[in-house]
Amino acid sequence: MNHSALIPPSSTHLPLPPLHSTAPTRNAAFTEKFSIEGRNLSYTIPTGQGRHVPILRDCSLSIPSGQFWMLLGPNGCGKSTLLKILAGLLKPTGGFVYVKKPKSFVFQNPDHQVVMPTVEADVAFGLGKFNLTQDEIKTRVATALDVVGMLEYLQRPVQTLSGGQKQRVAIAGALVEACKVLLLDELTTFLDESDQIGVINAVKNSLDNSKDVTALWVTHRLEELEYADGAVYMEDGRVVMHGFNVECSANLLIFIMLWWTMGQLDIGVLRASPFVHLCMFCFDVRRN
Ligand SMILES: Nc1ncnc2c1ncn2[C@@H]1O[C@H](COP(=O)(O)OP(=O)(O)OP(=O)(O)O)[C@@H](O)[C@H]1O
Repeated sequence: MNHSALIPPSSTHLPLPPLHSTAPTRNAAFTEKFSIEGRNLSYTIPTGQGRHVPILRDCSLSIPSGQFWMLLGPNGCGKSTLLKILAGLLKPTGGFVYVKKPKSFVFQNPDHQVVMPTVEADVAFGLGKFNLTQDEIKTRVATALDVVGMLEYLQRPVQTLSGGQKQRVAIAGALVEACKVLLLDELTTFLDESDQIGVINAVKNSLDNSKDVTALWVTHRLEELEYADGAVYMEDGRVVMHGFNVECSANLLIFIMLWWTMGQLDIGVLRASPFVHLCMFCFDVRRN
């Protein structure tokens, strides 16, 4: 699919000026080429008997600045855990992480994030900590809502919005603070198709509006891969595939052939589920 077809022609906005210092911190050991980097990340959970259960094992990923990437994999493989580590909500037990700031985590359930009575009040909520005039706040809120296609809902009570509209308001709440990295956790899992497309458009438009915004999108929906610039595929707490569309297709084909050959040699091991996952992933990537 042609991504530009998703963006309404009227969607040309001036990028919102930064509110935070974007100077690199001492943790910024990586290049500006990547807005999100993880190196050999591990995460374990203590069990009570002095033992630790591994949730993430040696995960590495690099997401180039200004791109829209997806994080895919079967249920329970560790996607949300990895995203929370990148967001700073969890501390890794090993490895290094760098994510450009300001960064924002958008939850699967927008009711955890969209809490003010009206759309305008909700998007403006985070601006309270900055020394801005009322006019500056109004302009920023209107611009952020326009980017996600929600400007006409400015005065709407939030409880009257659909799930997808609330997600878009949550994304506007991130953009209004000139956020540089969007970490999006399964936003479309419970949405119908029209809301799903609305949220994807909102993210795509956010990236097109400011070449400086990078997004990592966790999803179960393989059909959403067609909107992505690249993808990270996880299984069993590990990153098993990582790359741009073209790289992914070639690497995945080799990986699947090896996996299939191993399955033929080792009759006792059931490999059907991951095999099907990878085939679908490969098929979707190759369609680009
Ligand atoms: N606090 C915790 N205590 C025990 N186990 C946990 C904890 N947090 C996560 N896990 C386990 O870690 C694994 C990875 O969980 P995570 O939510 O990251 O997976 P996921 O890929 O996002 O899954 P899904 O796609 O179903 O949302 C799962 O097996 C989960 O049960």
